[in-house]
Amino acid sequence: MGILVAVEGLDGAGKRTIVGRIEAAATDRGASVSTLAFPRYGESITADLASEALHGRHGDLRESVYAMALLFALDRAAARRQLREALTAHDLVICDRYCASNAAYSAARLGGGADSEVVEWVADLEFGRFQLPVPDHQLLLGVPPDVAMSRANGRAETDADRPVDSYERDAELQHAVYRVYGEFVESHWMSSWSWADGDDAVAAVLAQL
Ligand SMILES: Nc1ncnc2c1ncn2[C@@H]1O[C@H](COP(=O)(O)OP(=O)(O)O)[C@@H](O)[C@H]1O
Ligand SMILES: Cc1cn([C@H]2C[C@H](O)[C@@H](COP(=O)(O)OP(=O)(O)O)O2)c(=O)[nH]c1=O
Repeated sequence: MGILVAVEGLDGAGKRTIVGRIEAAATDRGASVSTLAFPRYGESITADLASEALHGRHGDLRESVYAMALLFALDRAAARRQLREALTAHDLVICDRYCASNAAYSAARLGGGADSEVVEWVADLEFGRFQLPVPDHQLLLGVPPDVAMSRANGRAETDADRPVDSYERDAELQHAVYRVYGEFVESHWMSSWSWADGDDAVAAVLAQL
């Protein structure tokens, strides 16, 4: 059975980039690695609906914190078998965003912290009802909101497939999400966490192997 590592952070923090670096470094060490990115756009109808809502479609769907979180959670529920098979076949499975994203963004949108009711709701729903595996380790890419937002904007200019959505445009939300993530690290929400960036982030995950 492999270990499950979730990479978390703000929009534009560099999660996709660091997941690629961790995968390369772990493979170099002889580990077999599988990666998965949530939301699974293009593969999951619920993920696509969430994305479309974040880009202004589907009426007032986006206004509901719980409805948005449910869509993201249903995307992961549908990937449960794929996740379990990956954990059976590989030494390391890395998720680019996982359940902590849902908990952090939902709590932040509701103006709360790591001890919010919605955080418990997400954990009960995803780890309880949907029986998703709890990550062995979670990595917070410690890139602050201003830097992450400018990277997300830069990427949107060069990558037509990733235009900024309504969460990414919302500086107040990004600051609030960063605060909740910090509380998750402090309180070891669901499992161990490391808060790192760049080479330190790669090393933090390799240390789990
Ligand atoms: N360490 C870094 N320093 C500077 N730019 C970076 C770094 N990591 C990623 N980027 C750039 O920032 C943007 C966002 O990175 P990405 O990995 O797509 O973030 P995320 O998956 O967290 O949204 C991309 O244009 C990427 O090339
Ligand atoms: C996976 C996930 C993402 N989100 C949020 C974080 C992001 O602001 C937004 C879109 O995810 P994101 O990873 O930014 O997708 P992309 O960069 O490919 O557009 O959804 C949740 O609120 N809950 C979740 O479970």
